[in-house]
Amino acid sequence: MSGSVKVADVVRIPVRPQGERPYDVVLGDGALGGLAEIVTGRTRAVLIHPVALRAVAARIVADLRAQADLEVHAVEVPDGEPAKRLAVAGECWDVLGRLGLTRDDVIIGLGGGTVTDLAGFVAASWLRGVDVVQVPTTVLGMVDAAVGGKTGIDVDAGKNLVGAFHQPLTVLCDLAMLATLPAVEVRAGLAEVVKTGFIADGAILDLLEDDPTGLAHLPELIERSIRVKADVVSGDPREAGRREVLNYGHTLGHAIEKVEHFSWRHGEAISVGMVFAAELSRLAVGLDETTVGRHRRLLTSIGLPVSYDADRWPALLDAMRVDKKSRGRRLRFIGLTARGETTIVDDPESSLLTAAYRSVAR
Ligand SMILES: NC(=O)c1ccc[n+]([C@@H]2O[C@H](COP(=O)([O-])OP(=O)(O)OC[C@H]3O[C@@H](n4cnc5c(N)ncnc54)[C@H](O)[C@@H]3O)[C@@H](O)[C@H]2O)c1
Ligand SMILES: O=C(O)C(=O)C[C@@H](O)[C@H](O)[C@H](O)COP(=O)(O)O
Ligand SMILES: [Zn+2]
Repeated sequence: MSGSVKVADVVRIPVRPQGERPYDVVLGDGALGGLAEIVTGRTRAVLIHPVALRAVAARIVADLRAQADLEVHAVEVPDGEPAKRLAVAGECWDVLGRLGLTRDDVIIGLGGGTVTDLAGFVAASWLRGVDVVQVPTTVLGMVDAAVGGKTGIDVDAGKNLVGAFHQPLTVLCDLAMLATLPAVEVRAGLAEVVKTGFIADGAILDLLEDDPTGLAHLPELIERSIRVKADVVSGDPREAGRREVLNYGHTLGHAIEKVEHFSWRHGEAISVGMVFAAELSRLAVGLDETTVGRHRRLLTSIGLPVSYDADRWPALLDAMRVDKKSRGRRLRFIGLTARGETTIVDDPESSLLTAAYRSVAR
């Protein structure tokens, strides 16, 4: 990156979370070129990154040291979901302690959703809150995880059960970062893009049906998805209501991740979860069969899973009880009455849940 920082060709998408500091998502080729200016004036920056991005992280550290005149330290964490463990957060806190990171220093999260969730949580908890700049490097991180301030880690009891709302200072989505992303990770990210299409922006579904690899329309798909997320989060930053729609497909999806000991990709798990949610919506709130079929067809054409083991239902049901949308003994799901029309399916009869699961079971 040294000597080759491009003049950014970017769009800025505003996030205006009610009652919290406003920020932008900067999206485009060269967006990362704005990082030095953002952190200039701080004394220390700590860059948290996964193993896979070691070389990129080293270039960013060198650039920041040269351009922004501050102490920069890198912390390498495991690739994938193992980054979101208490022990890894603890290692990050140890480093921050050794460096003496203060409230006017900054943490940078460079990586996929696992790293932006971890870095956000470390920033939210260190000194009860320091600034974090998110630099997502996966499709999923750009369209969803890095935007909106949901941060957290997994514990044995389940997915994302420990965390905090902590909005970033800014989010830099540099499309050039995606050049090295494996195809299987692009597909996993498209699951959240599909989610956004079903809950809000139908043009997304048309674009993906035109090219299920997502590649032909990737910048537009990413921008549209970010705009939906930015809008939802701006109106309900702490998930008091409407933000729950972003959890479409996640009640079963997170349960699959737990039952699989976090070995499935998040996007793959919520792909199955969305088909389940669509089937439950058909049974509970009258979603039409065509829209349910559209879920299966589109997700399959992208190369995402749409079924899961029949005999795991009791374990999944158990895991779903700790979902954050649950209230007391009531399970709550995000449902659809039509494409783009969301509703809450509150405490559905167990016969409906079983029937919906039967239609995704293999
Ligand atoms: N906070 C939120 O609002 C939110 C939203 C959606 C998902 N999430 C979380 O995001 C996580 C999933 O994120 P993900 O799908 O990005 O997975 P990930 O972070 O595990 O990244 C996928 C893999 O790609 C590697 N990688 C990342 N960028 C790369 C690049 N540019 N080139 C090559 N390899 C690269 C990573 O090291 C990892 O091995 C889950 O933990 C999920 O719960 C959070
Ligand atoms: O931003 C949100 O709100 C979401 O629910 C986005 C989801 O895609 C994401 O996976 C999120 O981490 C799930 O949050 P959780 O509260 O169900 O743990
Ligand atoms: Zn998700």
